[in-house]
Amino acid sequence: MRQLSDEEEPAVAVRGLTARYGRRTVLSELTARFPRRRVTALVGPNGSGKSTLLGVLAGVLPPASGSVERASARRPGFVPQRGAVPDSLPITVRETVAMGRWAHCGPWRRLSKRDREVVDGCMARLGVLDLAARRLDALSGGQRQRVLVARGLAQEPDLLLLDEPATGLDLDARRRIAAALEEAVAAGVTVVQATHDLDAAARADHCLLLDEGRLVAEGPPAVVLASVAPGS
Ligand SMILES: Nc1ncnc2c1ncn2[C@@H]1O[C@H](COP(=O)(O)OP(=O)(O)OP(=O)(O)O)[C@@H](O)[C@H]1O
Repeated sequence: MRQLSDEEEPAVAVRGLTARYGRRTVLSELTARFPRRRVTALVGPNGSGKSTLLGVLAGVLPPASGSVERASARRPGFVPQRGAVPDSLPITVRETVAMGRWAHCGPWRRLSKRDREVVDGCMARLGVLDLAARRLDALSGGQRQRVLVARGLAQEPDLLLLDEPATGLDLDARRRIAAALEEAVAAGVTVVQATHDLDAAARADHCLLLDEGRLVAEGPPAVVLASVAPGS
């Protein structure tokens, strides 16, 4: 963990961000920054707006007002909550991870040798290479989650957004994901992850605590998490 200086330009800054589903406001006037090449943990109770914030950062949910400023124009990688992906997709693990390369391929989505190397490397890092030919719907929930993280990494984004990547996973899977994210950060990626795992949040470099769509604390995890009630 590194102390952040105020001068460091963030990878993303949101100012006065408000987001709505229909007429329901779920993020209110949020102003926060996401330090470049660091891990930011989003914590807060169920329904506090963590996934919504990731959706706005991913560009899939337009803000109702306020701004999202990014240092780069590259498409962020987004690893959705496991439950947000249909269980019955008739595609293999390798095909799923290869989808992460689509933005790098031409219109026919032909994978180059390097694309295939990246796909295999990401599967190996997440420990799912031996499952490459298996169908996604024939995997356990934890295996599927690793595949989704591998797909996000295969995209080689400079901003990787993850929605509760380790929820419900065993120790080995959690360690692999943590190690893969550390490697990604060391290679220059900015990581933002929503999590209920306070140990994972404590290992982050920066932490945002949300409650009912509002930012209630932002800063070093040790300081922010001190104000979190157990079980939230
Ligand atoms: N598609 C949607 N349409 C309407 N309301 C939604 C939608 N998605 C989320 N919400 C509502 O927005 C609020 C914030 O939800 P969000 O999923 O962002 O919270 P969260 O902090 O990620 O929760 P959790 O910890 O349970 O994943 C909740 O009140 C939720 O009911």
